Amino acid sequence: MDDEVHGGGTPDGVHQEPVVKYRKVSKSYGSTVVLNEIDLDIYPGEKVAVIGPSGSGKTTLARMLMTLEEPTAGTIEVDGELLWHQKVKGKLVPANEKHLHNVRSKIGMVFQHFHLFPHMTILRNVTEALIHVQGMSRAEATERALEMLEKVGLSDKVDEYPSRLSGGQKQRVAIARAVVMRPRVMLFDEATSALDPELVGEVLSVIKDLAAAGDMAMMLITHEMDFAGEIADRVIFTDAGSIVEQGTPEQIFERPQSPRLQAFLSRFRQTWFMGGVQEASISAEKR
Ligand SMILES: Nc1ncnc2c1ncn2[C@@H]1O[C@H](COP(=O)(O)OP(=O)(O)OP(=O)(O)O)[C@@H](O)[C@H]1O
Repeated sequence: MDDEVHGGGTPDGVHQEPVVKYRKVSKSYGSTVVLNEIDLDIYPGEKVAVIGPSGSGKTTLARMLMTLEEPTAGTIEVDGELLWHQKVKGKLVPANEKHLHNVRSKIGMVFQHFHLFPHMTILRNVTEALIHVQGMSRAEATERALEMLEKVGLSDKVDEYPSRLSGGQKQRVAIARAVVMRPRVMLFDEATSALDPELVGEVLSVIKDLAAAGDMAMMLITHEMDFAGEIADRVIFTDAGSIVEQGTPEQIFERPQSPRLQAFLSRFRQTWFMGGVQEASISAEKR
């Protein structure tokens, strides 16, 4: 982080241990440095939105927490446990599968594409991991899954197969499937980017409800600035592999400090405004 950073820290001022801790985390592909010595803490219940230009490293930051990419350097901890490493006789060694599996169970993930099991009903999509990963009885898993599917507004779809659902409904199943496991932290990686515009709202609204209800920490990679502003306790702006600035939504969107964030927001507002003008002229043409 550079000296432009402001904000961050424990949200309510009470001392708590972070549920997610990145320490000097770097990622390179060959000679290309994608992330550079990232330090980041996410506290229990905290909602952190990550924004930044395309290619700034947002997804890579999330994929390392999702255990899909290994950091080139640095450590990540979830709930006090190292993610990519484990300690053996006081020494840091690469984590074995069993250790990774244990830590992974603390992390829920929702991707741009839904990755549902096509041959299973919606209900079974949500119960499978409860039964086979958490060892729950089918009856108990079904009860918990039905409760969760009701929360995301899909009680009437439990016996359908994914192919019969809209993109927005599929994404709500994916959210239910992850949240039902009661993870310590939920990661949303551009959860609405693959959806038709008219379906984005229903998914964002489900995420907002979960955020308002839960003590679950959330990390949300998003291009939806309004959504980030509404949902996040803290917004992080990344650029060229670094956290350039972070703060409350008000600090980030209304009083951005660094020229890079100011330029990013002004580019974003221009595109948004142009989109609005185009939409207005299209509907005027239709009239
Ligand atoms: N497997 C890979 N091999 C080489 N380079 C990669 C790989 N994955 C990502 N990169 C590069 O890392 C950089 C950061 O990518 P990343 O997807 O994290 O950015 P992002 O901020 O999430 O972008 P977007 O908003 O477009 O999704 C990009 O320049 C990308 O080309």
